[in-house]
Amino acid sequence: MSAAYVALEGGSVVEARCRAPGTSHGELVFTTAYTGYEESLTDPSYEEQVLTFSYPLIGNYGVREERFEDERVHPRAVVARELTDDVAEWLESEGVPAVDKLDTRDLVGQIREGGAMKCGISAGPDASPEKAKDALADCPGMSDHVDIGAQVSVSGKTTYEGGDGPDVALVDCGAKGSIVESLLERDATVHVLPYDVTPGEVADLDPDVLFVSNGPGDPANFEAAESLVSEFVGEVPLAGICLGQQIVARALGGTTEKMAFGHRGVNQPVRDLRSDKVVMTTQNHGYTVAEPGPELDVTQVNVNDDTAEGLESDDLQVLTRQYHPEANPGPHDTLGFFDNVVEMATDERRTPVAAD
Ligand SMILES: NC(=O)CC[C@H](N)C(=O)O
Repeated sequence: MSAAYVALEGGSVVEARCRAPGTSHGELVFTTAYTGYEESLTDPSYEEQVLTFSYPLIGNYGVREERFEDERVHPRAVVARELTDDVAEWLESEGVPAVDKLDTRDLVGQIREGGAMKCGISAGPDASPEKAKDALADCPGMSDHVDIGAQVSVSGKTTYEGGDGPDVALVDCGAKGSIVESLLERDATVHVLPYDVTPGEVADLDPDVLFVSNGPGDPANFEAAESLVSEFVGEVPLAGICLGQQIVARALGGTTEKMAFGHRGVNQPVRDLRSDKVVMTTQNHGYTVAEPGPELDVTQVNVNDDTAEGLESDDLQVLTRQYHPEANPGPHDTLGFFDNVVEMATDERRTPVAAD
């Protein structure tokens, strides 16, 4: 098998083994998840990132399409201690470079010390350290991807008919399939809408809840979704997951900031401040809500670093989570979030948009 090189910001080049050839670059991040690689690799939130698995063996239970969160692989490249042939072949067929047989423990240590960093990758028969360095030199910063929503969103409305549950307007900023499924399982009708959908198009649907999805990149680059939320706050209940929480907070006068290396894994502990219970959650984010703004309460926090994990307003009917209640294969401690969203959407207090 041929060689591969990973060039890191700071000048070092790490030698590896090529498992899927190609040249690539992106923001180098790591996940501590030991299961769920099919879901992570198809999660649109990893767009423009190079995903390193800290767990050493990736691919042990094969590759099954029914586990995918989206139609394609989203990270620009994949790094692991050891990838199975199944995963390597899948990534090669998707044109996504993959490398293994390098010291991922050391790499993760460097990301923890230096923060998420740019990297360049060169893998295959023609790979060289110079090509990896050239790819690194061409790598934009995450915030430079100003229209990243266009890379991951639907281009037009798609409606999934449900039962007698609420009508959800889901703003697709890179939505995972599991979010749509979790809503359909609760009899909701889900209108999946482009990331830059206009207020008029949303008003025409007269939804029971406006739900902003997860997605890649810097939340500051989702201006259309932010102003959409400011338009409807107080008129339609609002829900959000991950990027969705960040966009809702910004729209309500809050701020977001980049974290050093973020939270990515399946065992992030979250404390609910009202019940004082701790739940295990799946996470994948590099930004966080720094200030929630004057109208939202922080109702849940991360046990490790106190960052905001849940924002709520009873008066305005807002309910958001920074983690992923829908995440497969789990943990499923927080699936009740979707029941709460459905309850909020069917709350009698709401005035229908069309009546305003
Ligand atoms: N999973 C997500 O929605 C990620 C949100 C945002 N892109 C972040 O990295 O913080």
